[in-house]
Amino acid sequence: MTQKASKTEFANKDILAAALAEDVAGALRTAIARNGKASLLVSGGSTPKLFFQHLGRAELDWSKVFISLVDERWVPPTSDRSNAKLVAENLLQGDAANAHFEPLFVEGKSADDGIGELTTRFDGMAQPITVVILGMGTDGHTASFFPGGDNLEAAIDLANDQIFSSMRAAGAGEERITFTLPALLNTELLALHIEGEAKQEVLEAAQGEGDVNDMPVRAVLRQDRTPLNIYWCP
Ligand SMILES: O=C(O)[C@H](O)[C@@H](O)[C@H](O)[C@H](O)COP(=O)(O)O
Repeated sequence: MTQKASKTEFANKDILAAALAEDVAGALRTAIARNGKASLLVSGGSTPKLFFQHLGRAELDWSKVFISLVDERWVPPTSDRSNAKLVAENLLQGDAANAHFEPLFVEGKSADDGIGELTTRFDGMAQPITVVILGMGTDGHTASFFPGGDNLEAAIDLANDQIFSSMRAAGAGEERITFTLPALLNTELLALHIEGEAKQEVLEAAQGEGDVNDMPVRAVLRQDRTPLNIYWCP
């Protein structure tokens, strides 16, 4: 059974970025008012840049915000492929530089060898996560849940009690690290941010029948643990 996700369509990228930033900022403010802190996991890739720039200008107590990534390419933060670099340059600017950013990378180690240290580092992260923002590739991957990924089965297993998985896949480029699906679903606000007609078609295909391994975003669309809010514009 395909889960009903709520999908909001925006006129263009700028209006979407502003609206998503306002929704995320609102959720972070609410969590800070209630718990004194908030947490945010964002995706990398090319889509979120404008959203990051809008969110970074939001008025909130950034010193109380913990930020990390849904997934990361296993490259140093100086690499142009690094999602941490994208976040540093576009989100952690101005007041938002006061947020605590926790990278998903351990220098000098492989992803598999770094997972233990990362798990310890994230041990204190408050649960549930306040906001999780996913992206989607035209191959139907989300986070680093890639078709053909060597650890895909474990990464999307709702019974997995690990929070991280390494991932290698033909479509992934370099080795990856990703939060597992059950860890990502432990959130108060789950969003999928996609843009363009091509991704709309991929989303429609993913919402149809078919093997989750062919389009791993189906694992998010088909779960009924956490409501999914889709943000789309042409
Ligand atoms: O590191 C990454 O690449 C991601 O976090 C990934 O899951 C991304 O969200 C999609 O690949 C969409 O990427 P684009 O926005 O570049 O299409």
